[in-house]
Amino acid sequence: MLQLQVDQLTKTYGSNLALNGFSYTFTEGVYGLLGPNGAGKSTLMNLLTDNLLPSSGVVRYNGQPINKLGKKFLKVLGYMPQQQGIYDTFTAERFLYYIAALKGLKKKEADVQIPHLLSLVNLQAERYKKLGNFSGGMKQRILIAQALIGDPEVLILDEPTAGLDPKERIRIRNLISEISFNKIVLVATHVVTDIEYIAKEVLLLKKGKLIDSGSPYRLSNALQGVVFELQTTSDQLPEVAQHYKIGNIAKDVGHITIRIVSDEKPELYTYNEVKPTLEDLYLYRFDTEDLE
Ligand SMILES: Nc1ncnc2c1ncn2[C@@H]1O[C@H](COP(=O)(O)OP(=O)(O)OP(=O)(O)O)[C@@H](O)[C@H]1O
Repeated sequence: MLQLQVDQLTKTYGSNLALNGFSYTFTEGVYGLLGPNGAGKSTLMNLLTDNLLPSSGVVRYNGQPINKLGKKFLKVLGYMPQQQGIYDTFTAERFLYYIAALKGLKKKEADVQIPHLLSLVNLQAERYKKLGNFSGGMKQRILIAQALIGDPEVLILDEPTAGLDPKERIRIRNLISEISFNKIVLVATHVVTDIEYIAKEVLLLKKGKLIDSGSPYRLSNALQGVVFELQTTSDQLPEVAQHYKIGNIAKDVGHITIRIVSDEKPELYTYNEVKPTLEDLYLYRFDTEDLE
């Protein structure tokens, strides 16, 4: 069994604790790393991919510290960074050959893997197109393909659905699920639906600290009794917003339904208790100013 063990990992920037004593053990499967902007997701990913040095703590892969494993660890690692510095003048195929060379693959190995990866991410017809002419979704897919070169055991994906429309999001989500067999896959996101259905475990990061973790089912179930739907009118919305953390608002003729999370029952309104979701948990655990 593969094992990535993170032990008391800490990173400070001056007095800013970007990551604060993070510990977790990852095995095969998809993990969702969830937190608002600035929570420390990218910092954790950069530490795991050896792009940053920790202030303290250690990461072990199958029992060996990754800084001792050095290149051996980088060989089993696939990393999809946030979209930036993509090579606009490269064609899709050339980009993959370039990354394969950087990863130290022999040309023959690349010749076998690249057509397979292009077809996996459904870009074979676009292989001679320049990345500069790619749509957001196509760019994300080519970035996933490059992360998969060399068949990595550990795959780290930073905001894989950033800037995509709902259809593309679903496509990327299914793709992640498809490729996760026999791998440790970490997906950082602030979009709950990206990982709700595909993650075996979800980790909640807040201000550099791991504040909760578990299966989506366990995490959302723990919220039983604090999620409600209120039947009210638009005029009462400001008042409700003052007292409660609001999720969905559904407007109908003459009334609205407001989904709230609250430790106390909203006795002043007509309400139903409803089944919690991971989205509710996100709302519950993060402050309103953390949310976009
Ligand atoms: N190079 C840096 N120098 C100083 N502070 C930094 C640096 N990189 C990150 N930080 C700070 O560390 C904290 C964590 O940032 P990080 O980028 O890891 O969060 P994040 O969860 O990935 O957010 P985002 O979703 O915006 O990428 C933030 O307070 C950020 O301002």
